[in-house]
Amino acid sequence: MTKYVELDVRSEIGELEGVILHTPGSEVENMTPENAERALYSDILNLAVAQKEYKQLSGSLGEITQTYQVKDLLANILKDDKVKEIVIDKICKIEPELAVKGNTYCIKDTLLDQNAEDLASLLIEGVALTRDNLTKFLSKERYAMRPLHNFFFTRDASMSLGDEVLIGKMANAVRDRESLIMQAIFDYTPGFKAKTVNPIDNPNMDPNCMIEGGDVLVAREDILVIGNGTRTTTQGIDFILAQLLSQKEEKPRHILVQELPSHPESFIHLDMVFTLLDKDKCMVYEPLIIRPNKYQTVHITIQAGKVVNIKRENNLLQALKKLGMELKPIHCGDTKEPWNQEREQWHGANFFAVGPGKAVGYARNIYTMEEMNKNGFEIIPADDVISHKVNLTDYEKYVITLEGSELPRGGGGARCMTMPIRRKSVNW
Ligand SMILES: NC(=O)NCCC[C@H](N)C(=O)O
Repeated sequence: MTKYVELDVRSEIGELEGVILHTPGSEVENMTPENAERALYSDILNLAVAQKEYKQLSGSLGEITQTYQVKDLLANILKDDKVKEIVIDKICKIEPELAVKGNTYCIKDTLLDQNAEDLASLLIEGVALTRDNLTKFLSKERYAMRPLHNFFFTRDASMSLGDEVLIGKMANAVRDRESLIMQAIFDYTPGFKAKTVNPIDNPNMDPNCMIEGGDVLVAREDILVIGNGTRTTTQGIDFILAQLLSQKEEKPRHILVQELPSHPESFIHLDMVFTLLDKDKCMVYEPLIIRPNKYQTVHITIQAGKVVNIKRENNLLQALKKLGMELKPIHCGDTKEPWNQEREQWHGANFFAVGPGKAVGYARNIYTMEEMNKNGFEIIPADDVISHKVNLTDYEKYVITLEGSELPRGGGGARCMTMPIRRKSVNW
């Protein structure tokens, strides 16, 4: 770690100054059709292809900003034996079978014996079950500690809100260790300055509290837009609300809540249907975000430690407009054909902004890309950025395109795969 980084994210679009990534490793293909669903996958990735595609993301972001890899950050903090013990103890709290002596899955001592690099790999890639007794021999489980199949979606397990990091309270236990690792990274990396807030540290946490980063968008310093669906519950949003209230800010702040369908799985997070692209532009899946439908939009206004207003709004864009954010919607899958809109919605609305009017997304969504282009975004393949065939500073507006054929099978796009830790302030 060469630089001291103060975390600071007050928008979705400010010029990016640091982002945490995780290159997918063996954890993404170590599953079978029988347990893929338990791993939150609808298909099994081909790792070699996924890594090739991922290089387009990490390589192009590397041309733009400082990138950090989860595994390096984790290995770095685990070099301190005290931190190593704390992290392993915490993991054993959420995965108790790892620490119960005599238990089939007890591997705590094995974990403690590892050096920092190996331990970081095991905590992410999992620990295979050693079949040295009958129970283990006959066990249907392959792992004593399961791999973190979804960790390359670094967006979800922690989220930067201003100079704090909110730790995700994951909807599925299979992702809990991700949250724990991200908290440890922010708490113990000497070069990071950030306060972490973790719902599970609050003894009064509602048992139904769930929050995932794919649902939490920092629209402006004073506006959070939060999806309420299968991954982020109303109790989770109330936890965020309580955090904001406790800050007792004199200036009004706003939470706009957008209800999401509970199925199909293409709607798991708000960032699958709505992302911010520029000071005055956003990407929308029109049927949910604009067209009248049964999914409610609620506006909560907070001031001086109190909820001063809570009301329904017609839709998200109207609610944002009332707050002075007038956004032109760019339509995912274009405006004509519902079939194209539905298909491209799955991973096509999930853009990651690296600056105002500068974004990253999947090339495969051709109708969406055409809409981006019509709205002034130059379409630039990631390989051209990495090979320096193009100079990004020549373009005022662009979208860097990734060849996503394997990566989307994990269930997400560019925003899902990135956890920004610092952005320049936006000149609104
Ligand atoms: N922000 C996102 O939409 N993340 C995608 C997460 C996909 C992952 N397979 C999951 O189901 O959690």
